[in-house]
Amino acid sequence: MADAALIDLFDMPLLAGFAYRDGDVTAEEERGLIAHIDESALSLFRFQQWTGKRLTHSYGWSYDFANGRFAPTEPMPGWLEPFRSRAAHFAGLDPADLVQALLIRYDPGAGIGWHRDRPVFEHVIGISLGEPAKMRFRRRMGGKFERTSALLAPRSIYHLSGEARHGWEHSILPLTRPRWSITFRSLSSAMSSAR
Ligand SMILES: O=C(O)CCC(=O)C(=O)O
Ligand SMILES: [Fe+2]
Repeated sequence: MADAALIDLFDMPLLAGFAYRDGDVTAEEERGLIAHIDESALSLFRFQQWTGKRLTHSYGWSYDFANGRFAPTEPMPGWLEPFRSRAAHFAGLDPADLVQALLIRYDPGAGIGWHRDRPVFEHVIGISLGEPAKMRFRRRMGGKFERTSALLAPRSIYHLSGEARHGWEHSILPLTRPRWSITFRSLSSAMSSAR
């Protein structure tokens, strides 16, 4: 079932804009993708003053430290193309709209703190590899946080759009075994029309 991870007792999806599907990538494809990610020029994620423990590499668009802006960068390699198409198909988008791919390796002890993805991007479609992870979501409701979460099984795919993308923050706690992810993003309409 599409939103299995987020179905409550009444079979209602708990988070609008979160779509999930298990088993989209085979075990053999997973091994290949992990090998490709490990061979990529991964570097410690850095944004302004902040350094995370996860290792990342961007294709298509990336943050330029020289001018503090997002700008086109190295094109996506061929090995990513079939997965970009699959991600686009899952989200009902055109593969060409997914202009950015972010590779991440989370070694044991690395996670990702509470955030919303940068507003230059719109759709976010992720492929989860390696250790299963819980993606946590929260949004401020009055004085406290409303929370929910989704289990990301290895070889699954998820799509954040609408409320899940814009109204909620998400995070992933550090794990004890490695996890890899590939996230594809489209540009926001403001960014696309400014080009
Ligand atoms: O590893 C993931 O699946 C999520 C990564 C994430 O939230 C991000 O790069 O903005
Ligand atoms: Fe994110």
